[in-house]
Amino acid sequence: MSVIVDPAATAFDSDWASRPDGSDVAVRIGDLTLDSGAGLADVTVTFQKWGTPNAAGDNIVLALHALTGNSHVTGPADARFSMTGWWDGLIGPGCAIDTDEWCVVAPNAIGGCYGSTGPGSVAPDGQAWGSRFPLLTVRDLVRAENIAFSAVGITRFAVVAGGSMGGARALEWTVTHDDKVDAALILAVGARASADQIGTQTTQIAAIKGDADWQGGDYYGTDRAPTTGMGVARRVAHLSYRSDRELDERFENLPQGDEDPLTGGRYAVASYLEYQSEKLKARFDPGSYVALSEVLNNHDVGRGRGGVKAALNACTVPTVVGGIDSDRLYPLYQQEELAAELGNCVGGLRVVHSNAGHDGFLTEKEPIGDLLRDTVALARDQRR
Ligand SMILES: CC(=O)SCCNC(=O)CCNC(=O)[C@H](O)C(C)(C)COP(=O)(O)OP(=O)(O)OC[C@H]1O[C@@H](n2cnc3c(N)ncnc32)[C@H](O)[C@@H]1OP(=O)(O)O
Ligand SMILES: N[C@@H](CCO)C(=O)O
Repeated sequence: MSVIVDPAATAFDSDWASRPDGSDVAVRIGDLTLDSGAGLADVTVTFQKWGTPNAAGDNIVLALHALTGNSHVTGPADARFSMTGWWDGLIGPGCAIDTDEWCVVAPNAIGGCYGSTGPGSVAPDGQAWGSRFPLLTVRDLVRAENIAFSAVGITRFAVVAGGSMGGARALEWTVTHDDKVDAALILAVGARASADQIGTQTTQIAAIKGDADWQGGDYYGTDRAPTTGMGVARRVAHLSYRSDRELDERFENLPQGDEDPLTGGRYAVASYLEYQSEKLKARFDPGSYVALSEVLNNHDVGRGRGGVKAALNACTVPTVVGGIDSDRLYPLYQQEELAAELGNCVGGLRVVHSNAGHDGFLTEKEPIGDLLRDTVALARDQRR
């Protein structure tokens, strides 16, 4: 436990804090006991960091990614991360989270495929976990992150922030570790998975598991992977990430270029979804898509806490709750419930007006920046 290794060099390095911005840190946390009662052996949690922790340790910001995201919160696409940072422009010197003042850490979720232990990782027996990878909950992700950060000396967060699955993680962090979080921004999520969310996520999982290349989840090391199924899953998911109005304004029932849908050509929206699915196939593991979709299905902040209301009411962390008015996956009523029931939602419900739907927590940089700034202000108040 608490061995800090450089993911590239696998060399011991206890001096992670002074590394350059964007550095990767990997923490081997040992065996993890899960909510299901099962265990996950020899777990690694990786994270990136920007800025430097101060002597008091009260300037750490925890940024939590969504389903297919990763630790690359800010900065251009590079060899390791094919995407621009998901909150690029919001984190950095002079940004909403000013890394001249704050130290941002962003962990890769366990279950994913960006460095922390996931279904494609090698288990202690030398084989990929594959079908043996256990069912995870949001709380399991947070448990792993808490152990990893404690191991590197981070025991308090000035701000915890995230949207979608990152919002679910931020909520669990806030409710579970009331004593460790000074302020939180919880975006585009609800207190528990809704029937609609479980419905779409299980449909996406079925698309992947229905792909003949799934091989019961043990496709690692073979020359086949269920990417076709994951492509279908991403198309379904991407529709839920955008709004009906936005899609129709952009694509109407137009054909793609000079293709003719009446003679086998594609509609423009179909081409767009195909493009989004191809992009995901190039960067994401279907096994992780299944594992993290199950995490979203299992999201319930009230589980084992006397229900959602009791769990939220008991939370004392000053919070800001954000929702996007065109989000059809996590509709505003879910953030209204969070804001009404969280014990100390001093920032209240902040509605982001956007046509982009759920993805607004990624695309609407200006209003999301305002929410981050307001959450930072709450953290400053806590210091005094
Ligand atoms: C918090 C997290 O960590 S989550 C991870 C975030 N990142 C991702 O999810 C990556 C996948 N991408 C997305 O989800 C979204 O693109 C976002 C949210 C990142 C950005 O949204 P937007 O800027 O609105 O981009 P949009 O969804 O419109 O996609 C634009 C792309 O579609 C392409 N496109 C547009 N119309 C068409 C069409 N008719 N046919 C084919 N492709 C099309 C564009 O060329 C553009 O390509 P590019 O991405 O290579 O530049
Ligand atoms: N675009 C986001 C949407 C889910 O919140 C993702 O892929 O993770």
